[in-house]
Amino acid sequence: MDALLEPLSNPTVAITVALLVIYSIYSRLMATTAMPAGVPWIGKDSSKIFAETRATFASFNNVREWLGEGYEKYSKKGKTYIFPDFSGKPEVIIPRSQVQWLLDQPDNILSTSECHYDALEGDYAFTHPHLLGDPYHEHVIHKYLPRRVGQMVPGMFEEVADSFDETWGVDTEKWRDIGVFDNLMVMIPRAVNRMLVGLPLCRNQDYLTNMAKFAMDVIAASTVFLRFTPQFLKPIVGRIVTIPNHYHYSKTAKYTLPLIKERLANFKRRQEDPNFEWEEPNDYISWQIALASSENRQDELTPDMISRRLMPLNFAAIHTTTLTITNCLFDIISCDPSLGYLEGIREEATRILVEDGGQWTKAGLARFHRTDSAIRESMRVSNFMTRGIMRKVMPDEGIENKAEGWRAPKGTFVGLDVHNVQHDPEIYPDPETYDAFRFSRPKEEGDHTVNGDVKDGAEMLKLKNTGLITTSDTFFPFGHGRHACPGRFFVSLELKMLLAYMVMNYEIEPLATRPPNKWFGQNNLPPMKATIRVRRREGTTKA
Ligand code: HEM
Repeated sequence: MDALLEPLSNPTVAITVALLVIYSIYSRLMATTAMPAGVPWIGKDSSKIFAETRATFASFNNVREWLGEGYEKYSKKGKTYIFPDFSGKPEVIIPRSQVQWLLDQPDNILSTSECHYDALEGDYAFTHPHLLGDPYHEHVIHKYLPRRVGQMVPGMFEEVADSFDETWGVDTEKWRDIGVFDNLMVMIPRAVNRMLVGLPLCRNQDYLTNMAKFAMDVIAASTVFLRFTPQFLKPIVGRIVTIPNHYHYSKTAKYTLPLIKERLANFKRRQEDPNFEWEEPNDYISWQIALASSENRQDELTPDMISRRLMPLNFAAIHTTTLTITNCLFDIISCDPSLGYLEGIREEATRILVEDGGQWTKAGLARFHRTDSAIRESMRVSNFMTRGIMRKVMPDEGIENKAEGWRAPKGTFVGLDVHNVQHDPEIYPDPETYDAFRFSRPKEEGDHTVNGDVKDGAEMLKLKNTGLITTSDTFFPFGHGRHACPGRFFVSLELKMLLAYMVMNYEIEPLATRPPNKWFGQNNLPPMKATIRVRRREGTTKA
């Protein structure tokens, strides 16, 4: 620390740093952002000096209250308002009635990727601006993951089962304390990387640890360091604060580069020699090579670029999934045991596995209605992202919303308060209660046959639309529209197996009260340090 501060003993350096700090504070205080004229703000008292800056800072601790106020005052009445986000970039919050208008806009008018680029400091945080500037990895995932995920089920199950056996144990006598979030941060990256890089790398702890550290580096760079750095200083500060990002990337590249080089060589050899016998692994690396080759994207066929693409994918996949399933576990085990949620999931899993001869398959998992509902309901009630379907306005002239008569300038962020939509009693009766089988109950009541032989097609479609992977204008944890998360097809299978394996193989001590979530800035985070007590069920271990 002393070494870091030593340069400040030089008066020239000290004065320069002091001037920069003063300038940063001054520019922050005087900040005003071009916003649609005539659209009301929440939390801003225009009669006060530095009104926008005060609202921006105050928003950090008032997100829940202000979103609630905005929802009642404006969103519910079909009106747009402006939310002064702590990032210093106020957001235009549209009502639910304008969601279709937003989704109908092409990407060159309202852009998802530009929004991610700004919010995640794409110039610096991912080691190369090209990664988020041209998100080819998203294109690959959209094209391949939904079609290929079914074949991955046995591999995913292997990762889930092994992770449980290793970390929750196989001792049927002793109870064990499990720190839920930390434990899931071990299980989830392993399953995700089975899909991205396959065996054996998905089990390499050094690789996984550096991947997780990289994700934390991105969060630190984008939400702390660069968020408050004036634009003109970013080229310097951006390079300095992302040194850990480059370091952790290089630690992962030590493993991924040789693997990718070998894979590229095998693809080439197969192309040149039709007799070359080689079973192409079904993972992201193969998908990118296959797609980039067919689209002649030579820039996406270098080992370096493929290896770097794994970073934003791990970033998109690991924390989102871990936060989701952490919430879900606490939601389920904090419910009154007499509601029978754990038993209900256990009965469903056991029954379907027997029907399917003990095989875990995509078709079988599609019949796990209760498990599916338990996860979806948790994503509804304990959503960690409070705003969603955020887009950036691209045209120089801004974008006009004719229905409401406002124009948002270029660069504005436009999105929806998903938290209050998902907690609206007119949409979800008793919205604050975690009702695990909220979505499966109607399916089971309307369909008494085990194999789903339902007569009324329209009714069935309505019921199907309440499955975990279905986004809608009342369920946004995976976004909605053409940029809805393509990873959800993987997540739904992975998390259903995880929950099912857990309840089939472990006893879990119920919690009398749900350890509370914490609103931190714009996120609603699950308890990170809370623990549960578990014990292996009798008769579930191999002799
Ligand atoms: C529970 C876990 C996850 C949640 C809650 C989640 C949520 C989201 C959300 C909200 C979006 C933005 C949609 C929008 O802007 O409208 C998104 C985009 C995306 N997610 Fe996920 N995600 C999860 C897991 C994953 C996984 C496992 C992957 C796999 C690699 C993944 C890959 C992506 C990609 C590539 C995009 C960008 C799609 C696009 O812009 O076209 N996600 N995700």
